[in-house]
Amino acid sequence: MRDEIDRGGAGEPNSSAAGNQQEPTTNLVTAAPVAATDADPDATNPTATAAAGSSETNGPLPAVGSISEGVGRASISSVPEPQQPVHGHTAPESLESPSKPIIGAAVESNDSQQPGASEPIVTQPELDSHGTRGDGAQEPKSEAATAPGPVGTLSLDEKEKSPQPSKAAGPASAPPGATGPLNPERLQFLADEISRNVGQVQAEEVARLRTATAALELAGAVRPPPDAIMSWFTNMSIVSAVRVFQSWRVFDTIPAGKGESISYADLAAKVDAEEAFLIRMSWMLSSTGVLRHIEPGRVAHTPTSIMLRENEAMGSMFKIMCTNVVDVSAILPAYFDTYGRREPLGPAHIPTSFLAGRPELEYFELLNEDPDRIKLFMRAMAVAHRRVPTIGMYDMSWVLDRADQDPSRLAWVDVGGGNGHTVKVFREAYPGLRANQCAIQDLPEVLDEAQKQAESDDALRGVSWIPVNFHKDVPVKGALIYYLRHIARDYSDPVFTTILRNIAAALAPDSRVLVSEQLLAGAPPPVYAAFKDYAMLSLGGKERTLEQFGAVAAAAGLRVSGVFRDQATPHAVVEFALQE
Ligand SMILES: C[S@@+](CC[C@H](N)C(=O)[O-])C[C@H]1O[C@@H](n2cnc3c(N)ncnc32)[C@H](O)[C@@H]1O
Repeated sequence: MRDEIDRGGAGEPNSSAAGNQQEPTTNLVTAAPVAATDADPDATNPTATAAAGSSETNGPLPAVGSISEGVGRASISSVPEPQQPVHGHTAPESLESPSKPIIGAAVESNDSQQPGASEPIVTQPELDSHGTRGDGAQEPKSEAATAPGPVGTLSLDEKEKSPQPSKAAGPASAPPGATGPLNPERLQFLADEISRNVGQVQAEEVARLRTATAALELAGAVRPPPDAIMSWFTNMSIVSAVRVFQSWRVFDTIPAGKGESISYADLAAKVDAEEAFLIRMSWMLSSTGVLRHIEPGRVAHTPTSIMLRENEAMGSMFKIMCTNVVDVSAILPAYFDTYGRREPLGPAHIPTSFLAGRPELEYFELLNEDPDRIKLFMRAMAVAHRRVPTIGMYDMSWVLDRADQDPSRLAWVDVGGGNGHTVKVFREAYPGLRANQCAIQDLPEVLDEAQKQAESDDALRGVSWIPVNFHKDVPVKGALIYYLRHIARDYSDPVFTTILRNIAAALAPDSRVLVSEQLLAGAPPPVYAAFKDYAMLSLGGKERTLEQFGAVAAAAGLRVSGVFRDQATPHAVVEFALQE
């Protein structure tokens, strides 16, 4: 939902910007065809799994004190018709057509558009009892719909009751008790939320998730403090047991077919573990609904555990989080003793590089030193990609119109676009966005791998792959949109300011920068938002409020020209333009 619209100010074509155009410092490389093979099972809410329980477990308890961004729209990333002007965004009448771009020109190629190739690949259709469609495929879910657990979250109900926000939406627009501290009003809200939805839980995925979220938060609120403190370690113990089982390949060894299970004896033999100890280790997971214990002496997958297999996107995300949250937590006190009690500035000398004993490296330099690790990261990104909305916020109509008017101009530059998965989503949602008007910029090491993966992907055939270091330069000038999704949060204010300044130098007067990120709102923010911000600390990054984005933009010579909020999550697209 767009809060603020400011499409003015494009003014005359900026002759100095045009005059500053330079030849790209890198060659544009046109992708060869390939197939998307990211076997990413769509995330199923582990909390919901735990809360829903299993008839064959011994009363699984929900993961204690787990967290959720709130239960909202169930399939944001699958919104089929984003062209609806739901956000009130209109193409600015006053925008000048840019001068003919010499640099930033679209690459000539045959643009074979094959929308419809985006059906998510589901690797275990037999385990589709949690929110999947009848054909076993699962609608991609927003993070709100798939994130685990409760506590301090925005709920769908809040969104439904809220008037459409006209300004920065925050707790002020929410019904009483929908967010904020766990005071009596909030407890009442949670109790009402459970009552409202409990009758529908079997029938409706969203109601089920909402109820589970509210129930867990309520339980957390009434838990006696010592129990609450111990519950933190319950979650840590789940993480610990999963780590061990991942390293023993337990999740890959348990059969994944519908109705299949394995005896502990067979499992122990296959993973070379002592049977009695394996059983004991598994209690931590079957008691919390991660695995399913079956009497007498068998174990089976749940929709949660199946995602923890090697090569699954969620399994990769789990490993990344183990390093960035669990391992980093062990060295944080020493880190702050070394660098001072202040926000890490980065991009180097951040907690993750300190942990690795390579403090002089940036996070992505660290990753890129190890090809396996970068693959792990790219797989994990597929989870992040699906758990937050990509399309459906920004009204693309003016971009498509303008791109159509000048087919030689680059329309879409995805800065830090990784393996092109976001460009793919946009191209499939907006077939008018031509491949030869799209460019994906990323580090050369990342693009090497990305281009290989994209070779047979119709949606990416014909796009440009442009190696860059965005800390130093953004070489393509004068494109319509410079899109940064999940880039800002990786960096501190000074570092992100430099990135934006480099982009600002590339802008034509009517160009826009789109930053697609969570917007922090409320103090304290909802717990999932707070968690994401805390997790970014390990990279020297941070989540930001709209005001903080405005400050960074101003320092980079830009201004916030629009805000487009997702209706169900704190995710938004913040639009920047050159300062007037
Ligand atoms: C968190 S990922 C986001 C990927 C993608 N935009 C998305 O939303 O899924 C950050 C991306 O920035 C890229 N990146 C990191 N440092 C970079 C740099 N100095 N120059 C260009 N790209 C960089 C990474 O390789 C990675 O693909």
